[in-house]
Amino acid sequence: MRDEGGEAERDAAVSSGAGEADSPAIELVGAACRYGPVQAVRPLDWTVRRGEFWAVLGPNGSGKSSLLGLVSGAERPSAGVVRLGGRPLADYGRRELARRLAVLPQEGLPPLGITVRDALELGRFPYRDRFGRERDPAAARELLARIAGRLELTALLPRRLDELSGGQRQRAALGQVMAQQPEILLLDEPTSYLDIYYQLDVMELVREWREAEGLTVVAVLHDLNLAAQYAQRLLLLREGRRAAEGVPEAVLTPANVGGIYGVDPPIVVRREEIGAPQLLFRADGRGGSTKPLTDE
Ligand SMILES: Nc1ncnc2c1ncn2[C@@H]1O[C@H](COP(=O)(O)OP(=O)(O)OP(=O)(O)O)[C@@H](O)[C@H]1O
Repeated sequence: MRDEGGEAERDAAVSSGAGEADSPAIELVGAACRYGPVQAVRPLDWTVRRGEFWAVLGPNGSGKSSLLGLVSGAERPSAGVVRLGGRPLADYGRRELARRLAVLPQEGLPPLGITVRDALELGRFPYRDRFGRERDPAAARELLARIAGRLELTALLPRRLDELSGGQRQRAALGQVMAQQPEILLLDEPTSYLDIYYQLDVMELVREWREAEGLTVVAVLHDLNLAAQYAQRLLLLREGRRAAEGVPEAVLTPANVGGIYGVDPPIVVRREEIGAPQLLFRADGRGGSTKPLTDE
């Protein structure tokens, strides 16, 4: 993997940076995302502290993926600034950014003709030198074996990705991002192609990983009940703006959900064994054509 000019020096400058440990994992200050005339994310202030698990919610087209793109660096802010660990995202080199942040895509890994073992090893690229060598090869081998064991991928290591099911490829994708050892994990609708078993599986594995290693997680989710179950804090978007933010109980109210999604206000139930509010929607509860909430 090609080393980027000057990156080692920039890395050294970062690791000696004062106050980094106190700064939020992610910070948006007036950050916006525009595609030509389309204002996908309007200037937004948003702070994610280290170790938090956030879900980003909102109707189709409300700006969730664009917001994730701002945080991952895939989209350059059209206004404002995005900081990771107190430093502007724009200052990060590619490999340095990959050590800080990883993205688990919606569809998992593409069905390529490489093995699961190769896919996990690709996750190590930010730690390899320009000749593809690890600083501590034995430790890296041990890490990959541990990840494969934890994700029940050991038997699949010699199998090619194009021979796996969608759920298995999503697991391999999770293995690859774990091999990357990021501090921040971004998930873009990670469960949308998965049956309920694998949906819970992916969310549980991410939760365990967060609890074990203090990972910061931001997940774009369509499933409001899954979000309430797994995320500590929710950001609800509407037309590129924050409509609500806070703990699930405060955000997923019948009025918020009914108004923002244009459905009849759902029934909110709370069962002790779930430990989070869950929403029940009425059949044909589309609530007419009006969306009663105003933007501000
Ligand atoms: N590459 C692009 N070029 C132009 N417009 C875009 C682009 N990507 C997104 N948009 C527009 O920006 C707005 C926000 O899109 P975005 O994909 O961020 O929303 P979303 O909430 O993730 O939607 P969904 O739930 O449907 O995935 C939409 O109006 C969309 O059409």
